[in-house]
Amino acid sequence: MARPRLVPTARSVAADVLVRVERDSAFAAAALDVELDRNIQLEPRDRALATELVYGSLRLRGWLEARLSRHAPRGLSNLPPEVRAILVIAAYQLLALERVPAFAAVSEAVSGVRAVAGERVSGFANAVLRKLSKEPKPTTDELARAALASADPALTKAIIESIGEPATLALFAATEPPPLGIRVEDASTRDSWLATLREARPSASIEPGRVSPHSIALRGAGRLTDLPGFADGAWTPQEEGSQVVALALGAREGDVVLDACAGRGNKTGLLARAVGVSGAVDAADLHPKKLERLERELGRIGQRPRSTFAVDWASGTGGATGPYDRVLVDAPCSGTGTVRRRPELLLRRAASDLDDLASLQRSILSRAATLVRPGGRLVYAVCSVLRAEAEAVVEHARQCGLTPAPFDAPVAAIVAPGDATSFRLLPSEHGTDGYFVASFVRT
Ligand SMILES: C[S@@+](CC[C@H](N)C(=O)[O-])C[C@H]1O[C@@H](n2cnc3c(N)ncnc32)[C@H](O)[C@@H]1O
Repeated sequence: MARPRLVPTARSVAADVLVRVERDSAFAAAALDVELDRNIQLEPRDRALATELVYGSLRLRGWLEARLSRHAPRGLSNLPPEVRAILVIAAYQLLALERVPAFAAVSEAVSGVRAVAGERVSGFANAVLRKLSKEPKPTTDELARAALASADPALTKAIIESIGEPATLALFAATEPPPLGIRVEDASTRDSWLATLREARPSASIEPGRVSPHSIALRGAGRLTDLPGFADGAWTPQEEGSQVVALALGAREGDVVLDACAGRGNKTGLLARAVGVSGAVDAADLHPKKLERLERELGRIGQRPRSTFAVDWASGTGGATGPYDRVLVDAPCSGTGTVRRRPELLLRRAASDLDDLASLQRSILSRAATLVRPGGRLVYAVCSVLRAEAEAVVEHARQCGLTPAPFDAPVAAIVAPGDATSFRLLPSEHGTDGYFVASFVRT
């Protein structure tokens, strides 16, 4: 007999995203966008629930599976990914959400399992979830520790050693998905964009960022690219911490600047604006396709790079010759500072990745340093909170003719006051993703 097809709901959308994250190694945020776009009939309330279920259950996935396994004598690993995803989503509702009645979570999960795996497996799901629903809910503190317990223990230990336990708990245990960020191209127009966006989405939370003068943080505003101003190039989606990194380079009118790991140009746009028509920005990256995207993206906001270079910094400097007044090295890293936005990282990253990353970061830094003019500035940044990718790389910089130097950018007054030559951004302190940023001059 054909199995019944169920009408998509917040829970089924969330389960589909978890399957794509596990089976296709998809990024959760991108997979969620695709699923929400495919299911435009979902009400805003259901879209918000789907988002919460995806972020929350990925953050706690290892722990949720361990709790489910206590009632599944043969474990969960033999079950199809679709069934495991449905069980994890249901377990998250039972253990971590107050407002969802247990019977609703269990009965929808059981119907979902029946539709994908048949009557026998749905009976098993029913038995497991009913037992789980009788267990006491963990406290907020226990839930925060459950997020830590879901990641590779060696990685968790390294993060705690880097930023301390309270900041680690705050990083892992964000109870709601972070806001979406936009960068208003002309910071002097931010107030008027705040008013325009609030008028367009009266029920959303739309607030100025805390550190970057370009930043606006939005919650519940729907898809950013549908909002007024995007199509005209008045603003660009960009998380606030990422803006701060670009601002920390201190690029000014007339400077010749290299964005050494420019990717799709998130930071290049800010740099191009800062140097103006009398300066120039070059952009380099390993992937030519990203550089093509960068050119299109900068075109949308009325900017363009002087040159782009496809460079593998691990083996040379490619076509980039310099000298540059300022170089931004926004290095590839573990991404541990972004777990609140990319909770799937906790399932994928292991402490064993760190040695390879640290060695890549050192080679990128030493090659990029050769392109800075004497007396010029290099800013090194990672969206990581780990010392191995931060302070340890700074030590190496001294061997590359780079001397730590206080930032000369206005934003430093907020994030690196006094003579600080490096700073960390943390969700708990700045409301941004986690970053490490260090400033040097070429000696
Ligand atoms: C942290 S991302 C920075 C992206 C960009 N700056 C942004 O703000 O979105 C690091 C970038 O380094 C690039 N990359 C990785 N390995 C590289 C290598 N060996 N040489 C050059 N670029 C590399 C990646 O393609 C990626 O775009």
